[in-house]
Amino acid sequence: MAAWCQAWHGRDRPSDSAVRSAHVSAAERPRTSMTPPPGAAIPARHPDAPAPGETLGAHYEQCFGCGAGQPYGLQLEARAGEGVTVSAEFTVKEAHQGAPGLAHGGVLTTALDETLGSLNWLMHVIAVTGRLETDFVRPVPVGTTLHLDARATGREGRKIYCSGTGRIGGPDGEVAVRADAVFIEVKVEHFINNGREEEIKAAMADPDQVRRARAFEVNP
Ligand SMILES: CCCCCCCC(=O)SCCNC(=O)CCNC(=O)[C@H](O)C(C)(C)COP(=O)(O)OP(=O)(O)OC[C@H]1O[C@@H](n2cnc3c(N)ncnc32)[C@H](O)[C@@H]1OP(=O)(O)O
Repeated sequence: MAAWCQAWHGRDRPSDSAVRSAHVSAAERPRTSMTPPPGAAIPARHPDAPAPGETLGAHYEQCFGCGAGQPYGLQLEARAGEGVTVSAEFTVKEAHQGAPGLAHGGVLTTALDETLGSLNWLMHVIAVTGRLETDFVRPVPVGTTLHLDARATGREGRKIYCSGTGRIGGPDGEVAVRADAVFIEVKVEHFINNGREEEIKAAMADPDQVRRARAFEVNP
């Protein structure tokens, strides 16, 4: 049985009070800077990472960012670049509007979050978004394809620093959005202990070992 499967069977769900006290101490802490500190490690591509140009595919069918099982989702398509970089495309649909005819800012942030999160796959690290800061530079009309690029800029302890941009009018077009993020490395127990039982069981019941592992962002 794979380690992440054993973790599910022997899981120990945090009590509500444990979750509450963790939130209080985290809220009291100064916010993490978006810039890698001096001495941060240069992010390294894992030897088994997908080759540059290779599409990454959806990591989970029901993911709002990349899954085909979400009709109103972004269905973003990402591919590996050189080093720890990723590029992606997302076309803004009617369901993604905020103001009439324009993409909702939260949807654009989701596109950046998904693209930046894909970098972790190239390093073979399981991580979740800790902090994500978006600049909205230009409005993005419905029907526009957003061309996204992301790169990991540093690692320190469990923190992974990364930055990304979304351009309109082509891969070299104007920057419409940009973001910096800090992802935090976690164990697979993060999903098992905090996720809803229904979806975890369904994902684990998938007969495809690679899909099962990728749903939890664990490299098989
Ligand atoms: C292909 C895949 C694409 C996926 C794209 C989508 C990704 C997502 O949207 S993930 C979902 C959104 N994110 C979440 O739900 C995360 C919710 N937050 C949590 O679960 C926890 O706060 C978690 C796991 C991030 C950190 O908790 P915990 O493990 O207790 O961390 P903790 O030990 O306190 O801190 C570890 C380090 O991280 C830093 N850190 C912790 N939380 C944060 C945060 N929110 N922001 C920045 N830094 C943080 C701490 O400062 C500490 O740094 P240092 O080592 O320098 O002291």
